[in-house]
Amino acid sequence: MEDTFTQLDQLVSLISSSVDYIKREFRASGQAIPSLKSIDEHPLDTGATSQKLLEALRIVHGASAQLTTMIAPPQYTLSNLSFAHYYSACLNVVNTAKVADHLRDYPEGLHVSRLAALTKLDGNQLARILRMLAIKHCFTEVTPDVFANNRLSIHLLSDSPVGALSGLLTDENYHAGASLTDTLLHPDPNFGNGSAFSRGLNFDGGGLWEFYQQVDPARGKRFDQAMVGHGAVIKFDAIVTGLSSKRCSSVPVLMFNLAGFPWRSQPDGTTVCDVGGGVGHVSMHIAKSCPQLRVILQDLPSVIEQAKLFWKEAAPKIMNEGRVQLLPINFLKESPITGCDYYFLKSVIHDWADKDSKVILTNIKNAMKPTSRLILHEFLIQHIAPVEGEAGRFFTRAPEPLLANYGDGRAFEYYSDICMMASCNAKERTLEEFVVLGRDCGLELVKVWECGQMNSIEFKLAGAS
Ligand SMILES: C[S@@+](CC[C@H](N)C(=O)[O-])C[C@H]1O[C@@H](n2cnc3c(N)ncnc32)[C@H](O)[C@@H]1O
Repeated sequence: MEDTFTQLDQLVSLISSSVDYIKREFRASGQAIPSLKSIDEHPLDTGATSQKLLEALRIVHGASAQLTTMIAPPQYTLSNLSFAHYYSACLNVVNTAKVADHLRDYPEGLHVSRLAALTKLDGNQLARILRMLAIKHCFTEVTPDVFANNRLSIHLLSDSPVGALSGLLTDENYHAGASLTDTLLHPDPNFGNGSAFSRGLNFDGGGLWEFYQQVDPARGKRFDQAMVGHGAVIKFDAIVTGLSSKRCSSVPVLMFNLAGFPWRSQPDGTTVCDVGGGVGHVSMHIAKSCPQLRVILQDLPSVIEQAKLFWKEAAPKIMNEGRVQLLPINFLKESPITGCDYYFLKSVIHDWADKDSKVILTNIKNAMKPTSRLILHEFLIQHIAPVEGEAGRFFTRAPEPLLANYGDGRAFEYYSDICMMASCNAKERTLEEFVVLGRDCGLELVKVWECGQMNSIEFKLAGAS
């Protein structure tokens, strides 16, 4: 009995000390913690998050969830967990009906009857959907039946990349998730690409990428925007800014470095090929931050067409200087441009099962020169149970009594893992899985660079110096 009382106190104390730290960071930013009713952006929303602030946020998330689960009756917690898909369902309704857009010009709120007329939804049903979301602080009910945008819902505007990400997750991915049980229990590898996505979308012509190209280019365009939103969620700033970290590892060969990848200190003329780079928002950020680099963006032809418009509008100077090349590729069938100094793949390998990943990585390996490096920018999945010994030294273990991987504090990575399972028959991987994948393709791990929530995993050709 004593033990669990102590655990509860430890969780409260972890929350308290982490919140103190978070308050100090907000004070240092010169602005207060925003009210949940606010629709204004706070500097800490977009600026790079220090590794220490990230750790404090993970602790507060993880400890709060663990604490409420400890003290609430399990049947209540489990039922709420089982209901959770209705948040996705409600978000899908408000995204599709563009509710946030309709509220844009009414900061003081709009009565649901007027909102219903604008969205062509039933007022009573819409009010209930908005109330459901408002208990999670997405939208606010200002006075009874009068709703307004707030800190979360403002990101659901239809021109917001994070809104596009929400659209993707609550639409295509939601349908894929609903078909996961059938797909796992009664697999049919001959329908589509055998994924829950093919089954959920009733698409027999392949997987996600074929669906966007053959059936629904509009959703494909939203996917490209959603990837920009994903960059905002994981703050891809961390890829180039370099975050300070308290992490320290004594592992001899596989060293963790203490900063983001050092793109800034690469020599003049260094070439970076962003393979499967989408419209190129990450490589554009790298190119803007590091004027000495030359960027080659490669993706499917239809995506490269989008990329041309994006770069022309957002980075005309880099286009005019000829510092970027936008080239189509099918990385399952061909190698990227040969002899680049770096091949950079963010959130690409997680879309593919091991068999296809090996085809992609081998195609890249065949393009590499002896001094080339491959950077896989991905999440690294950790076991929930503490990992002892050598392998365990790669990860920061959360303070007890938290789950060793921070539990809910790192939920995004585990959502993403199941999302990859459902939508692409694929997965987020552990470091060991990446090492084996690389080894099978003639690639050798050099280092793992910690870059906020994600990691840059650096490989070289096996045996190269
Ligand atoms: C998850 S997105 C990642 C995009 C970008 N790297 C990012 O992190 O924002 C995967 C990318 O792989 C591209 N892709 C999928 N299949 C491809 C193929 N066969 N050849 C080239 N690119 C492909 C998609 O078009 C998409 O842009």
